[in-house]
Order: sequence, then C-alpha cells, then structure tokens
Amino acid sequence: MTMAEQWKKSKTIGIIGLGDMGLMYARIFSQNGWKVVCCDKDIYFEELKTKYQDEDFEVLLNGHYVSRISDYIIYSVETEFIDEIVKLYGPSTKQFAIVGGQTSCKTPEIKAFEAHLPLDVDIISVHSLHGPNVNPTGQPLVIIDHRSSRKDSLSFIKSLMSCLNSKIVELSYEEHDKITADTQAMTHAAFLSMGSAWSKLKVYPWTMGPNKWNGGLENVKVNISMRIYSNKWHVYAGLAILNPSAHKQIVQYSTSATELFTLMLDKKNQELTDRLLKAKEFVFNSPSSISHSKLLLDDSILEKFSLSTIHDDRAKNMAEYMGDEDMIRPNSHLSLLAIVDSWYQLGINPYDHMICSTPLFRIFLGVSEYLFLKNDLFSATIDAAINDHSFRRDDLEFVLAAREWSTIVTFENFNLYKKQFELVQDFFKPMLPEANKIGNDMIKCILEGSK
Ligand SMILES: NC(=O)C1=CN([C@@H]2O[C@H](COP(=O)(O)OP(=O)(O)OC[C@H]3O[C@@H](n4cnc5c(N)ncnc54)[C@H](OP(=O)(O)O)[C@@H]3O)[C@@H](O)[C@H]2O)C=CC1
Ligand SMILES: O=C(O)C(=O)Cc1ccc(O)cc1
Repeated sequence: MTMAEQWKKSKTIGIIGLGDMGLMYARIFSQNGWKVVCCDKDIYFEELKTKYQDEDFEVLLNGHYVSRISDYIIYSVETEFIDEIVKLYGPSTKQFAIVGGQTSCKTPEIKAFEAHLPLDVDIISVHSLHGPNVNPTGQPLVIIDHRSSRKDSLSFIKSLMSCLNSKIVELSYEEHDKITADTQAMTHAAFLSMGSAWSKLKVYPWTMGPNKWNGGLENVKVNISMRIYSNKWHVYAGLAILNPSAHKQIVQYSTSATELFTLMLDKKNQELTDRLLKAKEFVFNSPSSISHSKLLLDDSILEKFSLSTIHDDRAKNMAEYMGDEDMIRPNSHLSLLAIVDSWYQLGINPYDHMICSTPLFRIFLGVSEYLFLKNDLFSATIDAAINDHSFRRDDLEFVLAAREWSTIVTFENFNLYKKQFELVQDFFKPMLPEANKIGNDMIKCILEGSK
C-alpha cells in the first residue's frame, strides 16, 4: 500500500465552518475516499446534520468535537473572526495533528495559529484561489508550510489536496498576502465600485438599450460585478481590510480613477494620452511582460454573455433600423484605464502574479489588455473619455464609489463595509440568480479558452 493509500485509510480530515468553501472541500474530500468530519456553529448542528445526512461526510456538534479526532483541521470561517475561533477550539486540537485555514488573508490566520495552538501541532495552511462555484481543476491552490516538525506532514497535506486537481503554489504567508493584495484587492475594488455606481444611479446597466453598456467588455463588467455582489460581504471585507498590503492598492485605485477623471473633465487630451501610454508601455510592453503570453480575451467571445434580453445581433439590427450611426456608444472605460494606471503607479507587473491569480483577476487583466492593445479601441476610448459625455454621470458615480470603498477600507470599518455592500446587493437582488448563471457560463467559457 502506498503512503497516500495508508493516509486515506487512517487519517481523519476535520473542517470547521460549513459555509460555501467548507462544504466544497468536505464534498470533494469525502467523495474521493477521505474520512471527513465537519461542523459549523453549535446552533446549526441539528439543521446541518439533517441537511447533509446523505453526504459522505459527518456533521459534528462543534469545533471541539472536530478538533479532538482530526489529523488535519481546516478552519474555513470568516477572516475577521479567525482569532477568536482558533482561541476557542485550538486547545482541543488532537496531539500531533496539523492545522490550516482557508481564509483569504493569511497574516491574521497564522498569528492566530501561533498564538493559540499547542506546540506539538504543525501548521500548514491552504487557499483555493477561486470561489465555491468554480471547478478547482487547474486553478491555483496556495499551500503554506508554516511550521512542520514532522517530515511527512507536507506530503500528507499534498496527498489530500491532490484530489482537487488544482495547481499547487507553495508560498510563505507574507508572500501570499503581498500577491493577493496586488491581485484580488484591486480587482474587487473595481467591480464593487461599478456595482455601487449603478445602484446609486438606479440602473440595471443591461437594460439600457442597444447602445449603452452593450458588448463583450460591458458584459464582463456587469457579470463580474454581479458575481461579487452574489457572494458574502465578509469575503471581500476580510481580504481588503485585514491584509496589511491591500490598503495602499485600494487607495491607489481610487486615486487613479479620480485623477484620470479630472483629466477627462479638463479635456486634457494630451496629458491623459501620455499618462495612459506610459502605463500601457510599463504593463504590456516591458521586457518582463513581453515574456508572458498574453491572455487575448477577445470582445467577440464575450458578446454572448449578456444579461440583456436584447442580444447583440438584434441590438445591431435595431440600431441600424433606427438609423443610429454610432450604434454602440464608445465608453470611456474608466474602470479599466484606472486599473492599468494603478499597476503602473505601484510598479506592479500583473503578469508576474499569474501563477497565483484568481479567475476574476485574470479576466480583468484580459479585458484591460484587450482595451490597451487593440489600437483602434484604445484611441476611441480616449476620444470618448474627452469628448463624449454620455458616460459622464456614470463615471462621476464610479469615482465617488471608488473613493467611498477606499475610505471604508482605510478606516477598517467592517460595519460600514457590510452596510454599503448589502445596500448594493439588495438593489440587484432580483437579478442575481440569473446573473450568476450567465457569469458561471462566461467564466467557464473563458477558463476553457485560456487552457
Ligand atoms: N467564498 C469565496 O469565494 C472564497 C472564500 N474564501 C475564504 O474562505 C473562508 C470561508 O468563506 P465562505 O465559505 O465563502 O464563507 P461562509 O460564510 O459561507 O462560511 C463560513 C462559515 O463559518 C461559520 N462559522 C463562524 N463561526 C464559526 C464557529 N465558531 N464554528 C464553526 N463555524 C463557524 C459561519 O457561520 P455564520 O454564517 O453564522 O457566521 C459560516 O457558516 C473565508 O475566510 C473566505 O475569505 C477563500 C476562497 C474563496
Ligand atoms: O476570484 C475572485 O476574486 C473571487 O471573488 C472569488 C474569491 C474570493 C475570495 C478568495 O479568497 C478567493 C477567490
């Protein structure tokens, strides 16, 4: 019998926190032959026991029961509460077990483990860089071997994780937080701000008719923003507020959006063009970027993923029929210009982080790349930014929203984050199930195309 087979027979995997990610892990591990025990809060015990009675994993009363019998325990709980939860159950950890977490930000998680776990316990943490509705196959999975005193601890965790078929990336917790601040924090700031702006304007952008918010790039903005607002607020709050490296990136994003918008208002065409060309050169044409293959996310692939009931062919026909020469109005794409400007201002080469990126980050980079490298689109965008006022109100709300999010994160205000997030979420609530379906199809199509 191989070591992997022996571990499968002899080891118990414990999961504390049976929410979206905990459930995904519990299902995959148990369906692959591992013995899995899980829990959520004590108060949900009866409900969850009944709900999951036909699953291959077992639900226990609470984290004490899970901890005392498990050889590897994964805390899959809100980042904000990791310290108090590890403090509560950590002392019940089985002797010589291994403990890890799934939280999106590793500094508080590792600090909690160091503070509250017995010294005989090894610490090996994980982070699947995708949401619960994405197939883990081929997606990055970070493993952080922070403290292992036994030679086969890491091999055991890798053997367990191999059933996810993800791409394993080994990092320290500091490297993890630095990279995810560069990738996730700014990506989320952008899409959160788009959603906030639309909700302030009280528009569902996909209903605006054939010539506004129409086409592949707009579909990406809408679908990803809706996807983020379908998720739980604490996921985004935790990784933005608690990651020591993330604040600077989020503030830079709002500063870039403000400064670019000011150049547009002042009609400083040359200054805007020069600034964007410098950013373009740095992000897409520097020697290290050129060595990375481009994502080539084509507008035409994305056209069909619209929430609108008017599809693009019909939209074009209708615009022609109505004699609208311009058809789809060029957008200033402020949200995309601002992300590339932010990378440039912070000296971040986004391609360096590809091995450790989430699907949303890759898609955001892919559409930004498309905008900047397709010359006619790039110049039409700058022209629209200066001369076309049809997106001015949207851009103004977008800038205000970006600044609002950056202030909330800077002041580390979880309460305000929750309120602001849920206000927008409520506005879009009726559309979220449909948006999620289309978003999933879009992401699946893009990920399959990029393999
Ligand atoms: N969703 C995503 O896309 C991803 C999330 N992550 C990270 O994974 C972690 C879990 O996220 P996710 O599954 O989405 O969030 P969920 O809110 O769905 O799951 C967290 C669960 O932990 C429960 N919980 C809280 N306190 C305790 C406790 N004392 N004992 C047992 N369970 C407890 C929560 O209960 P209650 O709701 O009552 O508080 C909730 O059911 C987070 O840190 C997140 O940042 C990582 C990758 C992707
Ligand atoms: O892809 C994204 O950025 C998501 O929104 C899903 C997500 C959220 C939190 C994580 O820690 C990892 C992935």
